[in-house]
Amino acid sequence: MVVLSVPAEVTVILLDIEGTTTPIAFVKDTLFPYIKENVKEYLQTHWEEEECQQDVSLLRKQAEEDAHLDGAVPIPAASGNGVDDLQQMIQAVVDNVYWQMSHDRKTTALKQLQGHMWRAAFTAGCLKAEFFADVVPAVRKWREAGMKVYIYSSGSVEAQKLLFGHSTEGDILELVDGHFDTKIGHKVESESYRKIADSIGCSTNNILFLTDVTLEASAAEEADVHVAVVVRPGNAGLTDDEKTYYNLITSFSELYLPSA
Ligand SMILES: CSCCC(=O)C(=O)COP(=O)(O)O
Ligand SMILES: [Mg+2]
Repeated sequence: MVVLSVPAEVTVILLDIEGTTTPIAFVKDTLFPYIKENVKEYLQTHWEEEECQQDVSLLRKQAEEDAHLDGAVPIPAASGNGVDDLQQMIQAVVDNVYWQMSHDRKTTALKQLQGHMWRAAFTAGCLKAEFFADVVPAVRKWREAGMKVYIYSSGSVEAQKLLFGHSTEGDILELVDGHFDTKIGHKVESESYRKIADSIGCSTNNILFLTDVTLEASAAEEADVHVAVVVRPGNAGLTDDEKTYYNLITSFSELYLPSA
């Protein structure tokens, strides 16, 4: 087995979710189809609620920023002209969500609505999040060795907590010391990793970030964060240069902590 030694200065392990702790297939074949199948009905049922209106406002603002993009779907402001107007607006939101999802956009607006929609499904027991078999035993071991474990995913913090709180391994939320999402910044921007270190109260070089996406690894590394790229079944392939340049692991059990 390949073993990757964790540098002694590392006290925090920062984990991506999709493609790192959790199969991409679970996100693409279970979580995302749930949104597509239910978004229209969800909007019709919850439209009058404050939370839903906030989600729509955020999506409208995002649609304005996206107006220059090919195929972008605008969301008109409410004119208050009755049922037809409402149905047109709901359809515009649905079309916008479909368009964003077709490009796998990681906007805060889309991720916030998705998190709110998954809440009902997870709490009713209709959805259970999948984790790779090595994840929970390794995280327990790291914590026993004194490491802090944080999550940084494009999925909203609320969605992250749903996944960890309702998993096939049971409620494993207690294994996580804290959560970050795109509200702190995008995962491909190095400033996000500096802000995460500030928020945790450590230096960036005290953090080891595990992700499947090399653009994220590169941004983290630019901020002086240690990185390893996680290679899992179903993940996007890496170029030969990426395979040579990055530390690669195929299982969390390949990380060796001198203190453990
Ligand atoms: C944690 S919520 C479900 C996954 C999701 O919506 C997503 O965008 C995951 O992105 P990641 O940054 O974890 O690769
Ligand atoms: Mg990922």
